Amino acid sequence: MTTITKDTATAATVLDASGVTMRFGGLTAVRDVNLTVREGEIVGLIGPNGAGKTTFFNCLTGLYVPTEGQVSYKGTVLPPKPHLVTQAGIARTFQNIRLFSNMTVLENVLVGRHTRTKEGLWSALLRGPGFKKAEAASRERAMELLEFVGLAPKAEHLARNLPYGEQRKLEIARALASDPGLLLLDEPTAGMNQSETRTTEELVFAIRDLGIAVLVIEHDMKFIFKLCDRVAVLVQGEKLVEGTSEVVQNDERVVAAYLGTPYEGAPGAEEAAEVEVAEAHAHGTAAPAPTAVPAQAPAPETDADDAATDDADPADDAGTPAEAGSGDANSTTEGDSK
Ligand SMILES: Nc1ncnc2c1ncn2[C@@H]1O[C@H](COP(=O)(O)OP(=O)(O)OP(=O)(O)O)[C@@H](O)[C@H]1O
Repeated sequence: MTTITKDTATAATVLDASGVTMRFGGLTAVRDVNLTVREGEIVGLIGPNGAGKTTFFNCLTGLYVPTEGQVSYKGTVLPPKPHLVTQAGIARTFQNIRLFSNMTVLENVLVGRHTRTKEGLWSALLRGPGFKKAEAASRERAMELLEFVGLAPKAEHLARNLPYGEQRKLEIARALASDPGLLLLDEPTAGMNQSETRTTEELVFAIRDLGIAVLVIEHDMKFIFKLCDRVAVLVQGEKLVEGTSEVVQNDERVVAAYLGTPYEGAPGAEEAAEVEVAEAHAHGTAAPAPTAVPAQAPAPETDADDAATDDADPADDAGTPAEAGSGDANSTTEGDSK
């Protein structure tokens, strides 16, 4: 798979989020955030736990109605309804995997396809020639996507029997089934081992090479800095810095607010570790181990109980199953908006 970085500076804007603010009662989870994603770009969104990254994603995909600001896709303001956002061309995956666990791998992808099929209820019930043709085309496309993510041999397996890393791939295949122009990935490598993370990296580059722009939230800095053309940093709901991987990882404010110690393999990380060890020896103390885990942001001191979650029913999100906890025995996942 290719890993070329294209010149995207002059490419057309796919996503334009402007002045997005999201308040939950007294808590401002996202404050006046502007972000664009251009054609052919992979953009990263990073920040400490609770910085507002997922809330921002939820505003982009219509799961939340932003308190202020607006989101446009290819020049058109998006209605704050998940299924309309999917129809417009934005697909997403969730931090907590959401699959229909008792359906097959293929069926899960077919579910993601429904926004692109025109056949209605009567057609489905009567199973006429139009329906059969559309069904065959959908299956063909779903198999292509399974081939693309490497899951074709497991098309008839139940989703719940897939190993964790493959469930994440299946989520991506299902998102791609809606033929998006922009894919939002919320922590795609969470819980993955190194080899699964590398495979996901390759997959994201391949998705970009198909002409699909990608916006990705991730805590794995090595993954983000290798993958992204541009990275935006959220801290306590506000965008602190935005720039290339190099600019962001060298920005003092980002290092102070988020990165803490350099991540493993970062430029200068080895030298920094040596300095730390030397200093520790000089002071007669043991050096703390460098960490790839970002520092925790201080929790905002506000009451989120009366959160404004109008229109925030995740089950309303097109192509995503109802959630565990709401009585759906089919779902593998937890019941939140992550
Ligand atoms: N539905 C909600 N109601 C009330 N508060 C919420 C809601 N969703 C998120 N929050 C709060 O908004 C803030 C931002 O949370 P969010 O989940 O967006 O952060 P995050 O950057 O995605 O964190 P993480 O990296 O841990 O996933 C947190 O303080 C969180 O508790």
